[in-house]
Amino acid sequence: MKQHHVVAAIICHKNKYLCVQRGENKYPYVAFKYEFPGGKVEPGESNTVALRREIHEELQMDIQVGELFASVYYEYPDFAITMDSYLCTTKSPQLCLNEHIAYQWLRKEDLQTVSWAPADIPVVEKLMDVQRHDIEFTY
Ligand SMILES: Nc1nc2c([nH]c(=O)n2[C@@H]2O[C@H](COP(=O)(O)OP(=O)(O)OP(=O)(O)O)[C@@H](O)[C@H]2O)c(=O)[nH]1
Repeated sequence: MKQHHVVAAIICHKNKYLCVQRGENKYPYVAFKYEFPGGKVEPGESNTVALRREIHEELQMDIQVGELFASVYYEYPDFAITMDSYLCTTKSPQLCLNEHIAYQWLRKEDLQTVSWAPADIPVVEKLMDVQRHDIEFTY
């Protein structure tokens, strides 16, 4: 099975997370699904360089790439991905949708109001879990 190394940016701005929607796709299981922006790492590229490049291409946005948040391996029917997702910030939330059909800035508690690509579900669950721990920690 074809394997892809993918990087994804969990971009947080004012406590909201950028979620982008993929359009029509030859693979129906990812068509119209929400995902974190990003894409395939090219040969010889570091994860950080690939992420900054992809975010520029897809959104015309500059990001600061922080720590690795989650690495997931997921087998779709036609290919498999290893996806490394990073916590990122941006100084300006303005963006231009060059490849996706929609975007939403969602609070953590609202992340499950959209339909995610299957590979992203454990990442979203982990993000929401972190908030629960934050709350427990605060009180
Ligand atoms: N960027 C991104 N891709 C994801 C996520 N979750 C997920 O399953 N993917 C899958 O990982 C692959 C990412 O590669 P890509 O963005 O370069 O995809 P693509 O097929 O549109 O690009 P290509 O035309 O250059 O091959 C896609 O198959 C995509 O469906 C995610 O959160 N972010």
